[in-house]
Amino acid sequence: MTNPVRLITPKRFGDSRGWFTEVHSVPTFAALGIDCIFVQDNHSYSAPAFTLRGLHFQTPSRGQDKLVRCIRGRIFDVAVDVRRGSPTYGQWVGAELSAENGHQLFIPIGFAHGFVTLEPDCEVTYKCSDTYAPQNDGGIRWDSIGIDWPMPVGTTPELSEKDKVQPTLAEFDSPFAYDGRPLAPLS
Ligand SMILES: Cc1cn([C@H]2C[C@H](O)[C@@H](COP(=O)(O)OP(=O)(O)O[C@H]3O[C@@H](C)C(=O)[C@@H](O)[C@H]3O)O2)c(=O)[nH]c1=O
Repeated sequence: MTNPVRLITPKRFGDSRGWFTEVHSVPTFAALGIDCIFVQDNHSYSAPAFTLRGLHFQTPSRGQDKLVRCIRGRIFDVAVDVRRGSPTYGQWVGAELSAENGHQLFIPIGFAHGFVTLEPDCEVTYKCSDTYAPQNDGGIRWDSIGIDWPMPVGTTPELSEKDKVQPTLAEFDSPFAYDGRPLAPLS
């Protein structure tokens, strides 16, 4: 099955200078079952710790596969299954991505994406399989899914004005259809 949610850790080749890594290559990712062409690269900087961006997606026919990594600091990155009729609808998986661990999360079309920064001054880059289409912008409220965001009890995350008023999962009418891809725990 192509394009499952997947945690990927590309090999780092270390030497006396530091290390080298391929963060994306079409044949390597194809061997992992990821088959998409990326056409846009994004880069965001979040100043305060516990900045939360999400949960976001672009609606059909402008859905985006995303390959996310953190190049400064640490984030907790999440994918939520929002495919109508999916046996795992509304379920989520998440992983810590950091500049140090080099993990990347692949998030396919049909999943909402969000992250919270775990320290100040985090930078996140991600590749997308379609370009930005503001008319297809969609979102779900970060606290309506039951995601176990790793924040100290009582923390109110830093949110955009848009993300403060996203619909809850219960209010959400998903435009995505279930496509048979299972959502498995990350390994
Ligand atoms: C996403 C995006 C935003 N923008 C602009 C619109 C706006 O003025 C400004 C900030 O946009 P946002 O508030 O939507 O940025 P942000 O909240 O960081 O949105 C991102 O969140 C993560 C979780 C994702 O998965 C992304 O796909 C994207 O939705 O940047 C672009 O020009 N191109 C883009 O591709």
